[in-house]
Amino acid sequence: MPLPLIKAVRAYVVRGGGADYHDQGEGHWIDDHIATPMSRYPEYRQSRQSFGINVLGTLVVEIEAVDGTIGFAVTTGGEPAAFIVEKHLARFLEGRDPTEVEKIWDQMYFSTQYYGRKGLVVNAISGVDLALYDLLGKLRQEPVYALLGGKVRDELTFYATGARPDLAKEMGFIGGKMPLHHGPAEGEEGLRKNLEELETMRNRVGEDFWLMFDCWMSLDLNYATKLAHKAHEYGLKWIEEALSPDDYWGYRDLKKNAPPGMLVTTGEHEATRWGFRMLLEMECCDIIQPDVGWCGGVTELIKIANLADSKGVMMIPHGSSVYSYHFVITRHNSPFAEFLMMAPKADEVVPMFHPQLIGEPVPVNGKLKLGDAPGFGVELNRDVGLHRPYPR
Ligand SMILES: C[C@H](O)[C@H](O)[C@@H](O)[C@@H](O)C(=O)O
Ligand SMILES: [Mg+2]
Repeated sequence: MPLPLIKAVRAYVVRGGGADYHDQGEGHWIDDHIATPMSRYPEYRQSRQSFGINVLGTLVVEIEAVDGTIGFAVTTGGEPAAFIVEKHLARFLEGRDPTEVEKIWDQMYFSTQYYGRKGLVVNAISGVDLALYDLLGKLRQEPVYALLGGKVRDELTFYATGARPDLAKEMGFIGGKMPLHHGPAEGEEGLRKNLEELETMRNRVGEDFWLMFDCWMSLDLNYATKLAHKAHEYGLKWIEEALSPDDYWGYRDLKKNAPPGMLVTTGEHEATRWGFRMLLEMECCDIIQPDVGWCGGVTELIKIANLADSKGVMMIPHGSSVYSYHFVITRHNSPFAEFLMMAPKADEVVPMFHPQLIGEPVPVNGKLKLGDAPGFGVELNRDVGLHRPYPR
């Protein structure tokens, strides 16, 4: 029984949290003096919003079939991504069979390769691909994880990212990933403060709870190596995204020089099978962390995850709510998942993409059982102020 054809693709933008989860109000832990590549400029050190981390906003992609069924997804991209969806990508979907996921992806990628390949364009492609999987699930009345081969475990297990790993332990998470607050520009004093924060948290959580640093591309190889070795004394489990995503050579050397037993991780700002092939073949990291809303969507993450699996490397997606949950639960080399603590003080579990997804599930005691609702199992909150900047 053929599925109804795709009738229309629409792209909206939304401000305020949601998929562009850095777009938060004042006083949020996620914008409190976190080290970044811009930290070398003192004026941009206190707040990432000051240099524009939230400039894009959320992209919402809707794909409507001729029978009225609508699939949707949210990711980071805002107006420029909406332009790409409406003016460029929509032509490869409208009037087409929604089961042609591979051909549609191939046409979206190679038609934009001359100006895309990574970043915003692949975010837009990812948003379309995720919406297409949501539509397929709704048309077939199956959850996305069933389209991907089914669950390999009954429930998801999470570590938490946020400023309070001590509270994350109390909430039942298996670990806490802390934002690194001081980069190389703050010298030895900054390094000492980073280690003091780690020591404080280690004393609060005890010996066995995982503690990680998320360095958000802010370090150089020398600083990262020094930090790794000093942090090893406090049992740091992994050092994440220490270097520029383009510095494959630096990651290769960091992994070689890291203390035995410490994991080097990266990938949330990498894209496509080709980018992750580089990370894997150059042996840059122990865990790859693609964001399914930024790396190319489900269609590309299948290829990326299989590459990692073939090399015995874990694929633990960057926190992307239901879009990563439905993937992780189908993969043996994704034994746990990330949950980003979006409460301003990281002191309670709130939906990661709040307020955009109705029915968005959250971990309870650090674990989550996915339901069997069709698609990604969520509905779009249409009260969030959807704006379609490029109507056709
Ligand atoms: C906490 C980090 O600075 C980022 O904000 C976070 O989104 C990302 O790096 C992560 O791994 O969750
Ligand atoms: Mg990260």
